[in-house]
Amino acid sequence: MTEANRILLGVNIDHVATLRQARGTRYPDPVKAALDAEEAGADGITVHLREDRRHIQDRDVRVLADVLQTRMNFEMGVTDFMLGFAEQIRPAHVCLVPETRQELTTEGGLDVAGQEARIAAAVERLTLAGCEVSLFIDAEERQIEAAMRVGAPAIELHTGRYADAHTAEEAAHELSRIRDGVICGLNHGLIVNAGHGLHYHNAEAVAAIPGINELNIGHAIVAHALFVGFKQAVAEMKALIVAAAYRG
Ligand SMILES: CC(=O)[C@@H](O)[C@H](O)COP(=O)(O)O
Ligand SMILES: NCC(=O)COP(=O)(O)O
Repeated sequence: MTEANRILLGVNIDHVATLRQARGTRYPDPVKAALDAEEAGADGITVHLREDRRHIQDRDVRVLADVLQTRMNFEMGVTDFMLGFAEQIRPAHVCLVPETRQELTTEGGLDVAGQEARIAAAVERLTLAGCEVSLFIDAEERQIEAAMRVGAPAIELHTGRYADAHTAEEAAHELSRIRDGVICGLNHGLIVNAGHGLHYHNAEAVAAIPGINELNIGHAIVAHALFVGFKQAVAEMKALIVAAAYRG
């Protein structure tokens, strides 16, 4: 396999923690899920420490920082608290995401173009802490250009609209927006990742887009793991996206 068709899988373990928080128990443990995911071929582990702490907790992040063999992709809103927390933990990757308490899930990308100075300051702080920063944005040229201007080396294109498409035409349209976004990001020298709402039936088309570095996938893997176990769920997703990237 050449560099050109290589693709990485970041496994998001948030919803292992969702199940634990539903009952306030000690199980299931997202840390165990992370270690199993790594054994099954995950290239990295993604966690989103939400302001409302609905799933991942501060302690999970601290323990993961000590035990991960791969690398952590720490998703966070752009707040002073989170910036300070990331500076303590120093994850390999930090992905800045938009966040509201009321949302069911992350609804759309970060408006980098609308708040360049604020995002640039956050990118600078995190870069000084040794983190590689990515920005979770919609596949829009003006957001991609703004991401480059604020000094982020990477972007993650929000695939939620593609995942939520109601018709094949809509899905094809959203996929072509993502494809254009990848080209635009690469032309601006950015590392381009993608994720949100990807599952075992829609991830291949995204993985097949040339130049995508990594897909971050969580909810579908956690759901499938209920029936086949966490390691198998991760291994199946990894095999699926690697084969799709190879076929191109
Ligand atoms: C930013 C992103 O896409 C994921 O981290 C996602 O937000 C995690 O799941 P929830 O949105 O359900 O918390
Ligand atoms: N950034 C996207 C992510 O980490 C996983 O999102 P999902 O697969 O849980 O929708």
